Amino acid sequence: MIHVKHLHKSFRVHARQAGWLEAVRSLWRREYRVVEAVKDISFTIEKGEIVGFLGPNGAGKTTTMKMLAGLLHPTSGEITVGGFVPFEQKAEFKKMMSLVMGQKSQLIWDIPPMETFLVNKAIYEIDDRMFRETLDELVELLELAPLLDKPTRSLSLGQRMRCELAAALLHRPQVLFLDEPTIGLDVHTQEKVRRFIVDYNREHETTILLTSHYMGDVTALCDRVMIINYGKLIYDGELTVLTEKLAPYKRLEVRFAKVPDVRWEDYGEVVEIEDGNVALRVAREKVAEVSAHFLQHFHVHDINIQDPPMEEVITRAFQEGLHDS
Ligand SMILES: Nc1ncnc2c1ncn2[C@@H]1O[C@H](COP(=O)(O)OP(=O)(O)OP(=O)(O)O)[C@@H](O)[C@H]1O
Repeated sequence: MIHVKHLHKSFRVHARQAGWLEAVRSLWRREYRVVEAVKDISFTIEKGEIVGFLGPNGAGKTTTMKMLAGLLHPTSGEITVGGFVPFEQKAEFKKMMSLVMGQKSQLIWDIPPMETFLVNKAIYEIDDRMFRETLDELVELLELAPLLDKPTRSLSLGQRMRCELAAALLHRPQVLFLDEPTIGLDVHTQEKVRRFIVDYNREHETTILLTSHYMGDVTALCDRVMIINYGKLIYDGELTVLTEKLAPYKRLEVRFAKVPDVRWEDYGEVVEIEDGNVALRVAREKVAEVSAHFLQHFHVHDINIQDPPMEEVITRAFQEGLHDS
């Protein structure tokens, strides 16, 4: 559905020197420098996939999304989305995709969301029946009924975000670009939006590319992630494989009736020993054996095995790089 080959994007930015003399001089002698926001990125996304697009601030995620959505012209490289070249901005292309940016609103501020929905109906030439059906579905899934006729400016961030999603989906796009769709939302609303995205994807086989700084979004929504750093793609693959690769251990927490007097280092790296609890970092392939040993030889009240937190894994990917992947 989405094909990207050797994509590059550079921005020419005005290089301003410090000091008033330099500021005056720059009025007639401007100097520029080039920022390479995206450097030689290639990937393919199949119909119906939900892919997480991760990277630290300024890595190039939004720039890539904007090129995919046709808002920015690539410096070089090829993009096709559903067979269209995005920056040609064909009407059929606009009808098959949607871009939702958590930081920017497409709802009209002074009127209720319902009015924006009607504007979109006209722009996308949605016929009455499809509009009604889609709206009913979205109102139910996103619990919008009480919000439709309130002025947008009076809505909370979470309420507005749910309406943004509805506005973006009314024309039933096959491809959805979600840039930080849960930014600033409380945990409960984040959960609601995530559930909605999963259900919607399942129901309609929508292809979704999503950026988020919340690992909860990524683990709940994406089997596959692409990681970008300094404009380069450093990982493209399954989230679980990334975890195994960068964190080849699990956290084993055991609550003993009485902490046994043993050399914990023989089992794994000690994270903490407190009261009756022992937390160890144990190599993945040894976790089953170590747990069985504890259960067999000591009086264990409780045992808990966890993957390392996703934040830790992703931070490692940014820091250490993944150049051999
Ligand atoms: N219009 C522009 N003009 C000049 N430089 C730009 C422009 N847009 C982005 N950049 C630069 O390109 C680089 C990538 O920015 P981009 O917004 O794509 O990053 P990002 O990964 O989306 O970051 P964040 O997580 O902070 O949103 C940054 O160095 C940014 O300053």
